[in-house]
Amino acid sequence: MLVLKGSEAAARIKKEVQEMVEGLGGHVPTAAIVRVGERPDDLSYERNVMKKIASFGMEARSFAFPESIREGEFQAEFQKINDDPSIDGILLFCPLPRHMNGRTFEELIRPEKDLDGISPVNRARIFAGEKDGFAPCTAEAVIEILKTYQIPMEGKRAVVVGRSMVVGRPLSMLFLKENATVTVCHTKTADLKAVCREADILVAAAGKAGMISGEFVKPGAVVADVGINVDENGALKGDVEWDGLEAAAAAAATPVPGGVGSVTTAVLCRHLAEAAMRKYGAEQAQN
Ligand SMILES: NC(=O)C1=CN([C@@H]2O[C@H](COP(=O)(O)OP(=O)(O)OC[C@H]3O[C@@H](n4cnc5c(N)ncnc54)[C@H](OP(=O)(O)O)[C@@H]3O)[C@@H](O)[C@H]2O)C=CC1
Ligand SMILES: Nc1nc(=O)c2c([nH]1)NC[C@@H]1CN(c3ccc(C(=O)N[C@@H](CCC(=O)O)C(=O)O)cc3)C=[N+]21
Repeated sequence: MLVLKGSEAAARIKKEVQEMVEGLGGHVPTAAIVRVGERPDDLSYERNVMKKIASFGMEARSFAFPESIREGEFQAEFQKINDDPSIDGILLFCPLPRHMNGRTFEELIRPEKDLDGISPVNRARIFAGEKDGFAPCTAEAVIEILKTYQIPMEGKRAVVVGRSMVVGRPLSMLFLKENATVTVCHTKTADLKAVCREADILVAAAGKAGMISGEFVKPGAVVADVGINVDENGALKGDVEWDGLEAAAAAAATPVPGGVGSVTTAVLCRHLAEAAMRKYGAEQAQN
């Protein structure tokens, strides 16, 4: 079984990003990483993001706010970042604390700075299959890994387990854009195993460790594991039961860690470079 390593896709994206940055006439793309509270998940994701942006030769500025901050005060601070011309892109950690209305900030963030595709404008562009919208990085990372290994998607059955706004829904639209035939599963799907076994490409994005065992996989299928679960010993586990894949004669699969996650942060970097290019690249072209 072929292991679809995130590092290959990330390396290809890194080259693309460096070429884009070279065309910016010396401007260093700068991202604002905005976090409210100290959720451990967010802290580890933030570390991965900051490291990756720096390794791609760009700049990341962390804006951390206490969980207790009033919504109005945070909104004023967020607007400053949103309007700051030195900030090319923003990653806002969602969901925000319960006392805040997430939709307010989805509608506030400038679409051209919205690196993780949370704004309704970007969601509409992804829904319409337009290329200038920013999709949530994880959804795009799945497609990038499949493209890196030339996994055919056109005319293939893609089954996505999960329908969240961060992964399942946008990913279904991205598969559609690749002319795959898409099925989206969730907790109300009848006979989930049978539906998953129809997949040529099976994506696990349910957030349930080891939920997708070998019986969910048709021989020759390709499996992309988006899940990030921490087991009792603190080790990272995907949604896929890795050991069962060989017996199921899966053709290829992405590991956790070292698969989708490592490409998610690379895609975020590409969005940052694209945002900067749209702003400065255009100016460069005019000069
Ligand atoms: N690698 C990366 O970059 C990222 C990884 N992740 C990981 O991906 C996973 C999914 O994240 P996210 O989309 O935010 O999760 P959510 O919890 O928001 O969504 C989970 C989805 O899976 C569905 N689901 C859950 N259990 C089952 C089940 N037993 N059978 C069928 N469907 C099920 C839910 O269905 P329903 O809608 O009916 O409730 C829901 O649509 C998590 O492990 C998360 O850590 C997330 C973001 C980025
Ligand atoms: N709107 C939104 N967008 C997200 O993209 C999002 C989110 N919410 N909520 C939290 C999850 C988590 N997430 C990760 C991304 C990359 C790694 C990552 O780099 N993982 C590497 C390294 C793992 C390690 O060893 O630390 C790997 O899997 O190989 C981890 C976690 C994005 N998330």
